[in-house]
Amino acid sequence: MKIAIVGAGAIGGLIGTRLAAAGHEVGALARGATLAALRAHGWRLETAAGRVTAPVAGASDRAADLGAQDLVVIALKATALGAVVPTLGPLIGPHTLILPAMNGVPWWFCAGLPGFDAPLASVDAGGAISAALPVGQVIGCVVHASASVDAPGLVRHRMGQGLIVGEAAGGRSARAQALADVLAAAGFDVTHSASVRRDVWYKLWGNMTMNPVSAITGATIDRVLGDPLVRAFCSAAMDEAAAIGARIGCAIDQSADDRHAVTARLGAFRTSMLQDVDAGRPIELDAIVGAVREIGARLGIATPATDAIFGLARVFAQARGLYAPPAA
Ligand SMILES: NC(=O)C1=CN([C@@H]2O[C@H](COP(=O)(O)OP(=O)(O)OC[C@H]3O[C@@H](n4cnc5c(N)ncnc54)[C@H](OP(=O)(O)O)[C@@H]3O)[C@@H](O)[C@H]2O)C=CC1
Ligand SMILES: CC(C)(CO)C(=O)C(=O)O
Repeated sequence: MKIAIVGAGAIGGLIGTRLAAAGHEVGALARGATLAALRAHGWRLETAAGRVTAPVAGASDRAADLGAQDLVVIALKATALGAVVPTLGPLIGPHTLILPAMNGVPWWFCAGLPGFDAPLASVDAGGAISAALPVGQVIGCVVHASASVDAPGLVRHRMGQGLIVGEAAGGRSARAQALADVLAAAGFDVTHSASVRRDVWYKLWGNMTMNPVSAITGATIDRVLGDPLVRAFCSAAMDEAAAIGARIGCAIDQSADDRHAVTARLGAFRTSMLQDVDAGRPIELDAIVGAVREIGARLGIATPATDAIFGLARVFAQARGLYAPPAA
């Protein structure tokens, strides 16, 4: 398969290296030091079993140099997507599959839902992302794996190999199964889901509280969950999101406490949003929290606890120059 990774950071590097090592022709749209490292060394991944390396099939900061692909994996931070999307045209042919390996509510999430004809302003203000990356070519994805960047172009796998993939519009398809098979052969634990939108919502259910609350407080999730007041506040926001999910085909059959018990197993874990704050990177606030509020507002569901989290995290991030509002 001819594959381009857009955003060759932690998750892009993890997926890119494994696919290239499995024999696929995997290129990268990258920039700066990451681009230079990929050109010099190819794909590199540190794993518990040792370093995995594989040749990169072209690395460039211009999509035209890479050309039309069978598969485009988008592994950018949500805050970067709006700026990159206008450059992606040359990668996308009529049969190109698009796999967004990102957290938060993706641009395709509300497509086809009654009352959601206009794109979400928190995710795709103006609709440029939906226009450039057509939902009919999207295979939705949830990443249940963790990775980090040791140095530009050198990625470290931390834990988990899980990927959930499925048709954005729901149901199963031969093309989603074929992609699931490709990812499984590259070493991932892959689930082909008939309702990937629901899987996205379930992952978001944890991220929408743990990530911003850890970012604001600077605390690891064991401390966040260990304080009964903060835990109850997080539960209230999650109850709001569960009520929204029930209205959009994303019902959650757990209580917030059930979910906290799963998250607590991670122990003294620094969430990805806290790590972004530590590194001085913009936080993915609109995709992870703002979109939940916006969907609730469109459905007429009040979200006071989610609003409070969003407002506090936004002020926190603005005060540090880490808030990037969605591109218009
Ligand atoms: N890391 C993890 O364990 C997990 C991450 N996720 C999600 O996956 C997504 C990706 O996260 P992660 O891999 O950690 O992020 P990283 O910051 O490690 O990677 C993002 C990459 O995108 C690149 N990039 C940004 N703008 C451009 C551009 N204009 N042109 C080319 N490349 C660009 C960055 O390059 P540069 O360094 O130059 O800015 C960086 O290499 C996020 O939504 C995250 O929440 C989900 C599960 C786990
Ligand atoms: C903390 C956790 C595991 C759940 O919110 C996470 O997914 C993240 O850090 O992004």
